[in-house]
Amino acid sequence: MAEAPLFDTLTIVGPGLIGSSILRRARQTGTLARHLIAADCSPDVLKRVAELDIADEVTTSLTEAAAKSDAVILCIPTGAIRPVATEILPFMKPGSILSDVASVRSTLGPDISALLPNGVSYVPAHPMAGTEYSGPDAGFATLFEDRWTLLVPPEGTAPEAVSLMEQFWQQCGARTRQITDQYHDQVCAMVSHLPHLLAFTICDTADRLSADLRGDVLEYAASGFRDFTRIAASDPTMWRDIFLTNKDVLLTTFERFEKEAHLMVEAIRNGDSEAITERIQRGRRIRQSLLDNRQA
Ligand SMILES: NC(=O)c1ccc[n+]([C@@H]2O[C@H](COP(=O)([O-])OP(=O)(O)OC[C@H]3O[C@@H](n4cnc5c(N)ncnc54)[C@H](O)[C@@H]3O)[C@@H](O)[C@H]2O)c1
Ligand SMILES: O=C(O)C(=O)C[C@]1(C(=O)O)C=C[C@@H](O)C=C1
Repeated sequence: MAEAPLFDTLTIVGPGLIGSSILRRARQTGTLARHLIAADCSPDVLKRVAELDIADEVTTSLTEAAAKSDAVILCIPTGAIRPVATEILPFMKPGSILSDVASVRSTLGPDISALLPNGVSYVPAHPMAGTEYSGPDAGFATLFEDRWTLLVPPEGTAPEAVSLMEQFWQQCGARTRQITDQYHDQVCAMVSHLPHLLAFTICDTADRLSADLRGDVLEYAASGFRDFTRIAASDPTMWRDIFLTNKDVLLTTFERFEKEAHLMVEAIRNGDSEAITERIQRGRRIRQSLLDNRQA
């Protein structure tokens, strides 16, 4: 006999790239939840979710969806997590779980813990997977396959709730690990936020060149520049929120980067072949370690 799904009713608030990928996975496996609700502030998004047939029910009423659910996952921009959690938590059932996939933790853990009604657990989890695209058409069921999902439950969270969410993400195909909020934000500043800051800035620099030079740069862009444009095509609201929410850690990480960039520039200025080569070799080693770990 097939095992019962992990949850009876699951609501995804924000069925965009990440939310619709969870819904697709849930539809495909049947092991995540029996009944799938997609809730969003945009009727157009919900119309598309219904056309794609990736949820059993769609609604603009987040509170009604929350009241019926055993788990609610907020897949909305980082800046919207706190206000939406504040709105729906009073309606959630005892024994249910609130989660989110926000890219920055900052003070979300303690802030949301302070709002939890009796018997409701908060188990946020951040999948380290994505693309530059947004919206319900962008999702796909294998998005999380073999990627890390970082669980960041606040201290004192019921272990059964953490274990359920861990199983949930593993059934989405992800590798899982539990880390603290602060460490999460430090790691993500380096592996995700700084690279996006650089990609936006490289494209911005090219865009501000004189018209002729800009035209030719874009015309002749080979894979180096092209790879940066993929990242730079990401959603402005999502990235504005990430930069502002992880401001202090990102600025510290950027200062580190500035120092290293300055050392490379100095090596170039001084014709220091050895220093230049040594720095390039580090890059190759990092790429190889990602390939070895099946993360590239
Ligand atoms: N895109 C990625 O690569 C990626 C990866 C991991 C985590 N994340 C995080 O996941 C979250 C969602 O990102 P995405 O790329 O799936 O976004 P998306 O733009 O594809 O989808 C977000 C959805 O949230 C809805 N929404 C926005 N504000 C809302 C509100 N107040 N109430 C109800 N619905 C609301 C939007 O209408 C949209 O349908 C973000 O917090 C992001 O930082 C993104
Ligand atoms: O692959 C991409 O395009 C992404 O931007 C995914 C990415 C990342 O930077 O790695 C973006 C934000 C997330 O919070 C996690 C993953």
